[in-house]
Amino acid sequence: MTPPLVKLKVPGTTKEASRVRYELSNPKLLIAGIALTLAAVASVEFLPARTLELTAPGLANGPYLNTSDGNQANAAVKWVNVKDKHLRCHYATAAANYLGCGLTYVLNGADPSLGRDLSGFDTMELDLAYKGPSAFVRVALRNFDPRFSKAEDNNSSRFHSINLRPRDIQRPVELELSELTVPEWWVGQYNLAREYNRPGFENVTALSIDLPVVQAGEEHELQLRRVTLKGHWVKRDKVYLGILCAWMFGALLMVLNGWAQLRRSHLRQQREIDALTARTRQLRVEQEKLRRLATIDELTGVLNRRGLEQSLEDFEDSARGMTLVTLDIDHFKHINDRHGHDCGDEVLRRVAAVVAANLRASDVFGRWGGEEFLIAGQGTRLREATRLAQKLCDRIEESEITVSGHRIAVTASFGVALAPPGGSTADALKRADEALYRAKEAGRNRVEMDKTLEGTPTTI
Ligand SMILES: Nc1nc2c(ncn2[C@@H]2O[C@H](COP(=O)(O)OP(=O)(O)OP(=O)(O)O)[C@@H](O)[C@H]2O)c(=O)[nH]1
Repeated sequence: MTPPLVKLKVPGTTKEASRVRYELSNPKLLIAGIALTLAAVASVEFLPARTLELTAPGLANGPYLNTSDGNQANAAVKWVNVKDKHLRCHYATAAANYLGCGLTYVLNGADPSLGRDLSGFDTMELDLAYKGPSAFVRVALRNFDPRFSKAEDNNSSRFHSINLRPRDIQRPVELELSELTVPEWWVGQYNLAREYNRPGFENVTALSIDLPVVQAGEEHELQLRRVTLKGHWVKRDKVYLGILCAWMFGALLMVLNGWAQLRRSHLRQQREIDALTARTRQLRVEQEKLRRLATIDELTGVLNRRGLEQSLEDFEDSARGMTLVTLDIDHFKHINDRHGHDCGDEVLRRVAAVVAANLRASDVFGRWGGEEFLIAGQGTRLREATRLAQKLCDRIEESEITVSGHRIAVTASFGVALAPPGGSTADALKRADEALYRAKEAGRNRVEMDKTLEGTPTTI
């Protein structure tokens, strides 16, 4: 039975393979990614800024006056208007070695070590007013760092400051928080490891606006109208890092997905190739079977007429010519009639087996039709051909063919002819047949040569 045809796909042209290629180079995905990236970058600009009014009630305690004489009742530093955060500073005498004045907001509550995290802000907008001879107004933030700051020592909270000239603050000014630096006097005072002296605003406990160096007799007026911190809800660098991570993650996903699809496609194609290979193998086996069926006689297992004709064609091409021996079982009809057709078949098989067993490997042997067989040998050695025919004649006669318990006497007649190189095989076959006919005529169970060879010594 012919096996069912399997549906075969040609590797490399399957839909899967083209889909993998499409997804790996899908421009829509790329365009969507770029659009999302641009949207994310733009959103950083358009997101509402984060602001913090540092002196807002409830957020900070104060303002408190800064004075060098430790006595706020002496009126050297006093409020012009506390609500407006407006102070006046006038030391009549040098009340201390160092004179300064200003105001402070305290950002921690009951716990002095707990300040406010201002690290998310980028800028500080200051609206100050100053009148007086001071060369600068100092803006400072203190940051409590538990690694070295002590609650009992306010000064141990790291100091960050910037000195602003009076003309710089004539109108509201916006500072980068990074402009505030840790001054040398603070670094020198605490003598800490270098990494502790870096600016940091994670835990800010106080804001002060002051005039750090004033002289006795001078008149100063300082007002803090507003101090606002500004920043972004999402830090720009974090957005960019997020975008980069998203792209890398997306690329990784695409690569993994593409790899998985390629692998699936590869496995599918491998299965298709395996099926194709198995099918090809199966077809070869079937082809061989068909070839055998086409050239082999089913009953005897030797070549059939078609197989013989093909072999004779090969011999015809040979420059050596060939010998032809025809063989016909004697009185085969009688065997059939007497013992039955099946018995006749068995006799055909046995005779074929006897002949095949006595041939050279180079000889070609087959059933020409009915009870007639043909043997072809390369070369035109007449002596060998007649000796072979005689030997086969004897072997068949000697063979004890017993079928279903009946011993059947079987003999055969032989005709021998030569087909010289370049000669006609059909003619040689005809002459072999004529010789066979004469063997039958002469009483059967014998070998006759082609008449044209009469007189030719069988020793050649
Ligand atoms: N059992 C069997 N018989 C076959 C087969 N092919 C041909 N025959 C029979 O072989 C017989 C050949 O008979 P004939 O041509 O008269 O020849 P014969 O009886 O051998 O007589 P001679 O050749 O003159 O000796 C016929 O009866 C065919 O039916 C076959 O494949 N099997």
